[in-house]
Amino acid sequence: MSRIEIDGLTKRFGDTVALDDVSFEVPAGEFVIILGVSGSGKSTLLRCMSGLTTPTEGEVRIDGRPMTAPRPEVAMIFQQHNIVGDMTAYSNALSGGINRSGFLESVLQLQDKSEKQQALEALDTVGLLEEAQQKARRMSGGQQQRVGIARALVQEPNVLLADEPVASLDPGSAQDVMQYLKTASKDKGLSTFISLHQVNIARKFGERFIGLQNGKKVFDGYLDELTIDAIDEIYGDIDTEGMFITQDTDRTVADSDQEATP
Ligand SMILES: Nc1ncnc2c1ncn2[C@@H]1O[C@H](COP(=O)(O)OP(=O)(O)OP(=O)(O)O)[C@@H](O)[C@H]1O
Repeated sequence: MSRIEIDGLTKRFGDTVALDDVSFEVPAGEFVIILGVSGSGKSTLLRCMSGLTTPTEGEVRIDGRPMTAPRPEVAMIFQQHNIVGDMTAYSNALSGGINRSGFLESVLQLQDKSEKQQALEALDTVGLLEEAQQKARRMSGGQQQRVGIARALVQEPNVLLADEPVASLDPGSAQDVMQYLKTASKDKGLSTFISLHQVNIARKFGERFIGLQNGKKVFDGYLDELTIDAIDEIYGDIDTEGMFITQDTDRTVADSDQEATP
């Protein structure tokens, strides 16, 4: 588990201010959803947290250490899941340990038995043990994303970052992937940050929420504080009323003050 401090984070791309003086702190083990319209700065925030993007001002500290470059204890999952289609689910998962075992060992699968066991356990965590020998490209989008989660778990992170991991999935697969992410996160005590477009899914699975608008933090609170007004604040002019009740969630505005029950 890791404590995360975001301190005065600003990122400019030329004239574009992608993040504007964003600060917040997250104690170890929280499951945090980052909300905001397209272009509000969600990916940039996650990329700064992963060490992939250098902030213009401010810093990200994980367990007190500034993130100046990617570190093995911080794993990132992307929307396009970045797994290798010609490799099996097992080989993809095993490659998550490349930081420990080295590139050549990883390519030749010379990792020791415990690493191989870990890859199988990670596939089990995401419900894909029986598909371990299946080529990734033959799997559905949701299954491929779960392979991506397994690979991230094999990295043995303390912090898990996921940039719109369910954006390209149908609602059922999206909920499956979110459930596996939450279970893995809780089982392993990970501090987890997930950017999402779908407010309903966010409310169903999230504990804490950070809302961004034009690069500024406009919301920081827990589920009971994420009211329609708060959603309106984050999403501005977009009609957000329907985001609270749909077929794929049993939550409504009325139960927004209860604990998440994924
Ligand atoms: N590498 C880059 N070069 C130039 N501008 C960028 C770059 N990355 C992001 N931006 C700009 O920064 C702003 C924030 O982008 P970002 O991708 O962080 O938003 P987002 O909320 O993740 O959007 P989406 O939901 O569409 O992925 C946007 O105006 C975007 O065009």
